[in-house]
Amino acid sequence: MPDARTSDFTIELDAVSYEAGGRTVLSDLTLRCSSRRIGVVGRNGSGKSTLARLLAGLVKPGAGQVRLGGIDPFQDRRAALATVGILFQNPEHQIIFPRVAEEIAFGLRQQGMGRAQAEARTEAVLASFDKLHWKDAAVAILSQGQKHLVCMMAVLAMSPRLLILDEPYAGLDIPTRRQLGRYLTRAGTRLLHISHEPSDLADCDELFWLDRGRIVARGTPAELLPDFTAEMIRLGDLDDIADLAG
Ligand SMILES: Nc1ncnc2c1ncn2[C@@H]1O[C@H](COP(=O)(O)OP(=O)(O)OP(=O)(O)O)[C@@H](O)[C@H]1O
Repeated sequence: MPDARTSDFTIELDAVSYEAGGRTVLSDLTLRCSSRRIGVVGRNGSGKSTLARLLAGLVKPGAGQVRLGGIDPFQDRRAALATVGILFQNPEHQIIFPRVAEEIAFGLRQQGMGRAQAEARTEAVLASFDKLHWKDAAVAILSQGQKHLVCMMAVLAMSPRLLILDEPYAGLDIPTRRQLGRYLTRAGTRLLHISHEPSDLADCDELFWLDRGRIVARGTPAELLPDFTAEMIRLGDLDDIADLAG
């Protein structure tokens, strides 16, 4: 049976461009995609995080239009809070509050939930992850993997229709990655996973390859990942690290 939170949901980009620091970071991106597990692959600096921030409505496109499930995530912030969540590579960039429960309740309060209801929902989410005992824990003493889990619980508590993963597994060990991956699978949320690591994206239904701010290919992991990997190895064999500064 289709999940009511995720069915009939389309990501639409129409001629989206973005400039920063005097250079074009994303250039004329146009796509429509309704797949449940979408991957965006690209090398360092190709514009992946910028695309994630545009989709999450955290930045405004310089030109063109972004729509998620029919809403403009930058213009309609209230609708965006119910529509899209994002997990960043570094949980320190996400966590604001010193205690776990405060962090989870914050997003719910932002969504307009009353204090008592937000507290009850926070406890329910912690319990569903078997982490009710973390309620008053200080975030600062948690490990990196545990901080990632706090972010994940905080985002999933808000029941977004789309969850964007901006390389959240970088720097985590294999057991922690697998455990967080299992939590996400269990949550059943529609995902857009951004990574430069092909193995992160092998389970996606559909992939987009971003290169220098443009989509250069679209297809299944089986269609794209061998070519992507071969191209990354080819580039790695060239002395083009100066490209990182360009
Ligand atoms: N606000 C900004 N000001 C100046 N340059 C920016 C800004 N935002 C992004 N850029 C530049 O745009 C390019 C793409 O950045 P982005 O972080 O989106 O790439 P990425 O594919 O996520 O890279 P990585 O995999 O290394 O995280 C980079 O060269 C970056 O320096």
